[in-house]
Formats: sequence, structure tokens, C-alpha cells
Amino acid sequence: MSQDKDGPLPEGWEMRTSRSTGMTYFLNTYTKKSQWERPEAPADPGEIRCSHILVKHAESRRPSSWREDKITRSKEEASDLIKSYRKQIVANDSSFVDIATKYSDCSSAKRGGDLGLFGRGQMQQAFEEEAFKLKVGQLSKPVETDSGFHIILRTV
Ligand SMILES: O=C(CCc1ccccc1)N[C@H](Cc1nc2ccccc2[nH]1)C(=O)O
Repeated sequence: MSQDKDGPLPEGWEMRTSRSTGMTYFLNTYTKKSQWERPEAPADPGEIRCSHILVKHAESRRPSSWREDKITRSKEEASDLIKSYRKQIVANDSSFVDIATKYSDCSSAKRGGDLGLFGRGQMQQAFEEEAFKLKVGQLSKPVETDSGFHIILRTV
């Protein structure tokens, strides 16, 4: 039970009682690590899984993709495009996987945008920062990295 005199536990934590000492401890349900101190913040998931849609532009770190040998659209055009994709997905006019497969300028397009599981320190900082803020099932606002503009869907 997470309810007790101090109110509910932050997301991802569970209260446990030590079989040997009878003392209460707290379990991070994602990493299975435990601690004696009552947690104040949601449990760090360690690793998360996301899909993304990337729209590159002429100033991208690598202005080329499986879709276009030489990407010439401007930063502004790329920003407008990622916003229009997000609008279509939110309005349920298109599915995330459909847009990712057809239009994402990342090789993950072949897998509906899926990047697999990743921990901190693996993706570009701006991407990681937004991705780890997301709850499972949540779609990010447009995020800019050196690669271009992304929208991120957290799946696990
Ligand atoms: O870096 C990759 C591969 C990413 C990937 C990871 C795991 C599975 C599949 C793909 N592709 C870049 C474009 C790109 N830049 C990114 C920055 C952050 C996250 C994903 C990104 N994708 C490129 O193609 O220029």
C-alpha cells in the first residue's frame, strides 16, 4: 500500500517491510533497487524506450537520410513540418508509426521510429532531457537537437 500518514509515494516507488528487521524500506519498481529513506521524487526509470520522428534541415549535423541524399529544407521549414506532423497525430488523422515510417529522417523510420531501450548518456542531451520527462504513452512537444527537430513518444 502506498497510502500512509505521509500521503502517496512518488510514481515508481513501493513501500516494503524488511522480513529480517521489520523495518520499512522503499523499492524502485523500475530498477528493483531499494533504499531506507522515504523518496521525495518519482523513481528514476534507469532505462526507457522511445520512438521518434525526426525532420532534418540544411543545417543538421548530417543533412542526409534514407529519404533524401541532400536535405535542403530550411530550419524554419523543418520546424513547421514537425509541428504539422504532431498536429496530425494529436488529431488522430495519422498514426505516429505511419508518419515515422514515411517521413522520419532517422534510420529508426524502418522500425516505426522505435529507438529501443536507452539509459542516460546515450542520446543527445536535449533529446534525453525531454525523453526522460515523458510518462509512458506521452508525446513530446517538438525538441531541437543538432540532428534536427524531433517529436518523441515514450513507449516503456
Ligand atoms: O543517430 C541516429 C541513429 C539513431 C538510432 C538509435 C537506435 C536505433 C535506431 C536508430 N540517426 C541519426 C539521426 C538521429 N539523431 C538523433 C538524436 C537523438 C535521438 C535519435 C536520433 N536519430 C542519423 O541518421 O543521422
